Amino acid sequence: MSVEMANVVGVAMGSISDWPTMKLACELLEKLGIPYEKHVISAHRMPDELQAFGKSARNNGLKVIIAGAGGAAHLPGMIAANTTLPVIGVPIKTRTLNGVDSLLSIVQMPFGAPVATVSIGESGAKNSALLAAQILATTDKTIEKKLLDLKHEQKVEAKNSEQQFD
Ligand SMILES: Nc1c(C(=O)O)ncn1[C@@H]1O[C@H](COP(=O)(O)O)[C@@H](O)[C@H]1O
Repeated sequence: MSVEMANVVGVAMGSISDWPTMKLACELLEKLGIPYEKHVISAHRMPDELQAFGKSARNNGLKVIIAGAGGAAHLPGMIAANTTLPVIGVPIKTRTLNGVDSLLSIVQMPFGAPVATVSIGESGAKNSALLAAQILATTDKTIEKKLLDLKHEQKVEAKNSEQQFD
């Protein structure tokens, strides 16, 4: 009989149009064996649902929240305003301003509601999963082992890349 593990990471995004980026965070969480749940929630379009999500997140067993949004990206900050869980913000790359708009609106939080902000776009999304894993690994040896394995994998790949020199 397999025992289902409870979701410990909540991945929120402002729109389904953010999914191609946020999917990379989810794939990495899967690779690290971290149970997560994903939601489309918008501070602008679904303010009541957003508040309910933030307020219930801890009681629902989540330990870290990853929130990706683009443009006037209020979602990560508004989740942070409604929870004491760590919130990692992913600035989605935008067509008009290349995601600088997303980055600045996520990173410039006032004192009291911090959002740990990663870089714009795909690398940022992947790093958000790593950062969530690292937070969980402070009290979880299994995740720590998976992170060490991943670092080793990256080192081997980087070393082998030397063979691509002419
Ligand atoms: N930044 C936010 C929020 C929010 O912060 O609450 N809600 C949606 N959005 C963003 O709007 C962009 C365009 O969304 P649509 O593609 O649905 O028009 C997305 O990148 C989304 O994250």
